[in-house]
Amino acid sequence: MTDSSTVLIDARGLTKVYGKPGDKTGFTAVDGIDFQVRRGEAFGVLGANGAGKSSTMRMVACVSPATAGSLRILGYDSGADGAKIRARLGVVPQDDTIDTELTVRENLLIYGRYFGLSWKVLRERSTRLLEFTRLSEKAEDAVATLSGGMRRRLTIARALINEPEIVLLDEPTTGLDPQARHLLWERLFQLKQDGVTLLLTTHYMDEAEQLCDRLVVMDAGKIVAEGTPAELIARYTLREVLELRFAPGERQIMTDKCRGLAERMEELPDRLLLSTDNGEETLSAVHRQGVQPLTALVRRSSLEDVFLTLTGRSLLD
Ligand SMILES: Nc1ncnc2c1ncn2[C@@H]1O[C@H](COP(=O)(O)OP(=O)(O)OP(=O)(O)O)[C@@H](O)[C@H]1O
Repeated sequence: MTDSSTVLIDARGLTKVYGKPGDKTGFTAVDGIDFQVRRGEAFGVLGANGAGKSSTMRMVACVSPATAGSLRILGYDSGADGAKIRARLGVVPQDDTIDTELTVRENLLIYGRYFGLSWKVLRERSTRLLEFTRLSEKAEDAVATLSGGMRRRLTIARALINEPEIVLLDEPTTGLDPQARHLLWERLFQLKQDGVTLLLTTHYMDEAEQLCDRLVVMDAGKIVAEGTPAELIARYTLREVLELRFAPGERQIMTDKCRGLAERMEELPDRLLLSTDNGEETLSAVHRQGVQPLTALVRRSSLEDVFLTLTGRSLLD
């Protein structure tokens, strides 16, 4: 039986400084962060480009040493016991690193040999993992013939070859079309159902909202919020958002008229977002001011709004 109270990844004061040790010009990419990932959960790290997500993932993957702080994974110290930890991790890096000279199945077999698995075990596992990632029909094809989504699924199959307890995924769906993203996230959901612990970074708030049990928001190397998606939405947003778009020439005057109509207003390059507890009422107030938007949309507040509130930036921009 799995014990969901067991902490598998325990980061305290975790810091990454790039540059020579002691060099004052070093750049602090991860700035003393604390987080704990428990067995069986999907834990998300959200942040804009450069927030420090990949640097954090590389430390957890034990391929980049922490500059300071402590990082314990599966009960081991990441600095001293990197090899033991790596043997029990699956890693899906941001860029696909599969061998395009080999066939789909050969990629799994060769990678599995690094873990010292026998050919017999590898043949069984590769068949099962190709089924799991919906690649059975492509097993004997060259990797070069695969679509982007298929390659990403192969990278996931490869990461599972050693039956890892934790899988790290850095931006797993970036660059995929919506259908490929959907299939990939559905497979990740299944992985979680199977009891695998997931630590992932993403730009896609809708997916993070559905898949992640808990998440942290990173900004400039620090964690600025932590909680379940629902907790974060309740803590940092009002119930609804009214999104307004204007004709280019009217934007400034309309924005000025909208000021004060909602508790909070965010100006994005292409939209105005008014946070409110009642979007329809706010829209009526907008109309009473004589404001005529090109489009008006009332929606529930989301993680995207949490991110905007916390960092002043939209992840979509
Ligand atoms: N090897 C390196 N040497 C120097 N600076 C680095 C190195 N790797 C990353 N950085 C810097 O550290 C900061 C954090 O980078 P990191 O890749 O961790 O961010 P990120 O949140 O993963 O962003 P992205 O989504 O673009 O991958 C950035 O400013 C980046 O330029």
